[in-house]
Amino acid sequence: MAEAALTCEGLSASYGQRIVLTNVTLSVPYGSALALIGPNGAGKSTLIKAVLGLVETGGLMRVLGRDPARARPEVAYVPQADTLDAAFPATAGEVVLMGRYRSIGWLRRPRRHDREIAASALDRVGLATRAKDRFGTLSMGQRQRVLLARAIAAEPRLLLLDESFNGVDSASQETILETLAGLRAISTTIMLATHDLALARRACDLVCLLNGTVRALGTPDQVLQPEHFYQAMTP
Ligand SMILES: Nc1ncnc2c1ncn2[C@@H]1O[C@H](COP(=O)(O)OP(=O)(O)OP(=O)(O)O)[C@@H](O)[C@H]1O
Repeated sequence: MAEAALTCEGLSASYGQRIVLTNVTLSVPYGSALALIGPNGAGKSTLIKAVLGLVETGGLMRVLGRDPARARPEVAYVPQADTLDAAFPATAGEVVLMGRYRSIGWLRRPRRHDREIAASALDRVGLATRAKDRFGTLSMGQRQRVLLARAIAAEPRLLLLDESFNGVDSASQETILETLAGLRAISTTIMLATHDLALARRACDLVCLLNGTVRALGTPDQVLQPEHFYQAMTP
């Protein structure tokens, strides 16, 4: 059987002395979408950071069949739009083009091919006409779509999203959901952290209830049951 896109076995993650995740064991098959659900402080963002190689970890983690650091060029991350400075001096098109820098190299100029990929990514999130608008002048939902387009422009095999539906209007939410479905159709694997159970159900075929460790893992129908849910929410 082919190795999964993401495998954790007995994974722990910590910030210095502070251990946040222990004994996390899970597997996300290629082309699946996994929702990470759990209370505030459960370690959802930390697990995402672990996949990006940004926190200290113990145990085993394989990303796209490799160590997280070696898989990094094929992993893209969508941050929460409201954590970014709205005064960021770049247009929507320029932000999306940043998604190409890993393949362009920071010191080289983007080629026509890169500009075409960036333009197509912006089009996929329904913002082709807003390429020249300053990022900070867009609505929160539009900014979130631009950040998703930036990640798509990197042509990732694994896409990570941290609370990308927060503060997002319903039209943008629909666009994000449709874009994620389109990415899955081309076998992109997705892992997203969310507090929104209905969106998790729509966007994902797997759900992980996380609270310091994995409390439940399975399909949305299996996991989003009151008994699992209350158990996961209590310390
Ligand atoms: N840089 C850091 N240094 C020390 N502790 C941290 C750091 N980042 C997060 N933590 C702690 O790790 C724990 C898990 O945080 P994390 O952000 O992963 O949770 P989360 O499930 O994403 O929460 P939320 O839903 O509130 O975003 C929290 O107790 C948090 O205070």
